[in-house]
Amino acid sequence: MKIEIVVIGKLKEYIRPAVKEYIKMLSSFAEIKLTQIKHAKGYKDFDKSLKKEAEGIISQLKESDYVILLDQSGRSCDSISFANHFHQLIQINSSIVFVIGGPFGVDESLKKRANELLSLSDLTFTHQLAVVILLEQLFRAFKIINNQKYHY
Ligand SMILES: C[S@@+](CC[C@H](N)C(=O)[O-])C[C@H]1O[C@@H](n2cnc3c(N)ncnc32)[C@H](O)[C@@H]1O
Repeated sequence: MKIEIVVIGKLKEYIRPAVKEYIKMLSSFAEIKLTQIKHAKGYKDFDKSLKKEAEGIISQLKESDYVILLDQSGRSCDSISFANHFHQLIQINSSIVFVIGGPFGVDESLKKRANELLSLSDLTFTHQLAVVILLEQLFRAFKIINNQKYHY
């Protein structure tokens, strides 16, 4: 199965090995495509930058994509509930796309396009760390779904 993770902003050197490691660990369960979207720079109006970024992402999404936007205001759940929910989603959707906002979050239009908003915690993380936390939770979810031992 294919899972796409779209992140606004370039991943820094220090985070790349962790991302690579988790994508490798996940490879027996799913093919992870990581798409890094450039910040829309050069706009004096800050909201315009966010709108431009959102337009770029939305235009590349297919109607059939089930979009999960990572956002602090989203629904929070524990790892078991996430695994159960994710299990249901992968059974009924052929394409799941996670979107992670940039340093200033995302435009409202992206929130509207998303099928759901998911919170990782009440704490705010950088988009860099959010990618790694998401990947770890996906790995954990696949382990739970497949009744395999991991760090429960
Ligand atoms: C530095 S945060 C952006 C904070 C920004 N003030 C906002 O209002 O969203 C960068 C991105 O990482 C993700 N992120 C950070 N912390 C998160 C959390 N606790 N739950 C879900 N996503 C989070 C979100 O996608 C967010 O847009």
